Amino acid sequence: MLEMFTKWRANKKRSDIEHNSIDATRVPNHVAIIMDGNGRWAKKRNLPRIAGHGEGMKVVKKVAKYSNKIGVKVLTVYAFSTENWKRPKTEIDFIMKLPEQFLTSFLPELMEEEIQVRVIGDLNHLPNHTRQAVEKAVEQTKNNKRLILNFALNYGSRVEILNAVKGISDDVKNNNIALEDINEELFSNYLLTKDIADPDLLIRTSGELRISNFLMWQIAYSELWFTDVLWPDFDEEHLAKAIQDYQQRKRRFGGL
Ligand SMILES: CC(C)Oc1ccc(CN(CCC(N)=O)C(=O)c2cnn(Cc3ccccc3)c2-c2ccc3sccc3c2)cc1
Repeated sequence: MLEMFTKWRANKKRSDIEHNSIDATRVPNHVAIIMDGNGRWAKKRNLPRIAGHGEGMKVVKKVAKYSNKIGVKVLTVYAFSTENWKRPKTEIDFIMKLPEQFLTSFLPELMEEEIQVRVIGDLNHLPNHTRQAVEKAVEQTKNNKRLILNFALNYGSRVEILNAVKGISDDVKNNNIALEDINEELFSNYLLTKDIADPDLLIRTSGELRISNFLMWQIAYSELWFTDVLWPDFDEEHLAKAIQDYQQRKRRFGGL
């Protein structure tokens, strides 16, 4: 019992220390995370892959609440998995049930924490029951003014950029805009992230050092932070460390 308490205390202290060494006045406005490693986490423990996804979902809640606590304005999360297309049907079915469980269980806290849920990407690929649960949560939280918890669903940057090109071409063809109007600001208004500022910090877990077609236009000037930690093991301390590193880098940015 005493040993457990000592461990709890050390953990609590560590996360406070980590938290305290974040400069509250220079917290990144928008943090984007490529959540990777659920499968490996489960495999390492001889658990079924869906156990990794279940754990991963709990980490989304933890990281969202901590981001809200320290004053991050937007947290965009992207579930990346190379097996996206190779997943067995049982896993796909499990994954598609996660959002409803997540939203039903998390909605009271989302309201209490004044967190707004948004999605970028195509909801139509989701089963009806999943899409309805998402639309309900987006509707119910739309007036919440603190953290925007933004889910990238079925998202791909190149498709997003191509759709922006098509939208702009259409508007030029229909004389809604002139060629000389096309600049970076106008272009970004045709992206799914149109009313969201670019990520200041992009985090990717599980040791992969790739962008994987995620927010490629938006991360042009973002700080990139990679960790070997598998998503289900990621916690507030890892996020605090990423933000401390971000703040160190920005300090140099201030100088020449
Ligand atoms: C508003 C929000 C709750 O609505 C959503 C509607 C549909 C999805 C499912 N989804 C999109 C479909 C696709 N495959 O693109 C994924 O991104 C996907 C693919 N694997 N995992 C497991 C995983 C879980 C946790 C971390 C990484 C991967 C997820 C995933 C991602 C985050 C969260 S949080 C609650 C459930 C869940 C599931 C997601 C959100």
